[in-house]
Amino acid sequence: MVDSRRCPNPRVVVTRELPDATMNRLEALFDTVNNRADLAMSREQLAAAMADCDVLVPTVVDSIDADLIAGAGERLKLIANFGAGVNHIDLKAARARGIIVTNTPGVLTEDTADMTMALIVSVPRRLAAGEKLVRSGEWKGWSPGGMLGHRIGGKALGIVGMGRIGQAVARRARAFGLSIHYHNRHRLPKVVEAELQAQWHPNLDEMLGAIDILTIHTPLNADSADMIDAARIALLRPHVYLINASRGGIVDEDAMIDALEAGRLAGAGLDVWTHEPRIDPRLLALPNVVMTPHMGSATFEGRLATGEKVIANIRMWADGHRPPDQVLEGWA
Ligand SMILES: NC(=O)C1=CN([C@@H]2O[C@H](COP(=O)(O)OP(=O)(O)OC[C@H]3O[C@@H](n4cnc5c(N)ncnc54)[C@H](O)[C@@H]3O)[C@@H](O)[C@H]2O)C=CC1
Ligand SMILES: O=C(O)C(=O)CO
Repeated sequence: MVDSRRCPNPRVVVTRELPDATMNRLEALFDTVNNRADLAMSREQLAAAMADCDVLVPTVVDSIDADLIAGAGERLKLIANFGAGVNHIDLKAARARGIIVTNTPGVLTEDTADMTMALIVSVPRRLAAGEKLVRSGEWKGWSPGGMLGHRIGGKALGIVGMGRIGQAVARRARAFGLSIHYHNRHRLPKVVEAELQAQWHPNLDEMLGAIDILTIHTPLNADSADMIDAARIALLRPHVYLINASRGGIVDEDAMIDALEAGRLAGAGLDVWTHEPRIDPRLLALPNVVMTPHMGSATFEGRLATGEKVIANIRMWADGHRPPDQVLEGWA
């Protein structure tokens, strides 16, 4: 019997240059059209691609909105995202059109947690300012009062979003001597809480008043957009550092900058931005902010593993099965 859900030789459009090994495997396995350019597709190019393929492989910078999905060809049945976050894809519109969306969770967890931990250490210890001083040639040598920052050991870390990356950050932070507080949609199992020695705060506002460093790890979704707004920033004590390696839109960037400028926040470590790649120029003038260009997951190893996940999802779907990383609306 022929399984009507199978798609033996899917036409796959990849929106942007991926690692060579991933591209080569995609080409060997499927009827693949690669945009071999390291530039995001224009909206027109995306619309044209979506008009005539079975599978679209976008990256996290392609905005796949409801209009594009509505205009997609009948044959488009799978959007196999190259990346964990899916806030750039309208999941509701995809479901309405019967299009499955998959992502690549897990393979980016440790790298992103490493980068987050680097920011957690760098901001209080003024790593960027120290590096700038050395490069300037102005450094006059060690002095008892030179380049003083704040110790992170013994401080309270508040993690918002205690999923894969949040938990991986907690593990690292324990090793640095931080105590762990978290707010998450769901409480973790007791055994995981015990392993991480993490204290759950069902009330985010209450947690914000009790921590020294705040780090954000929820996906960007309807509930988390601007979750850290001016009112919540006002709940943070002025010595608090804010770290964001999840998505810019979770923090009200203007409110955060106002607080940094006014000394109501001690500093920030930012890997993600509201309007990437545009950086608000006011941030560039602030010495207590460490900024990285959305590179939390940027390792060679991670990119290859991400490619493998994309391929596994397409293969499973093409064989008529539910792909392992199907994103369910309401979960992301
Ligand atoms: N900077 C970078 O390069 C990278 C950033 N990311 C970002 O990190 C995000 C998290 O990734 P994972 O940890 O793998 O996801 P995950 O799905 O394992 O964990 C997310 C957690 O957030 C919780 N959550 C969701 N919405 C919430 C809300 N409104 N309030 C409270 N908790 C909420 C969920 O219950 C879950 O426990 C991704 O969605 C992506 O946006 C991911 C990879 C790399
Ligand atoms: O995968 C993601 O969500 C990213 O932000 C880039 O790796």
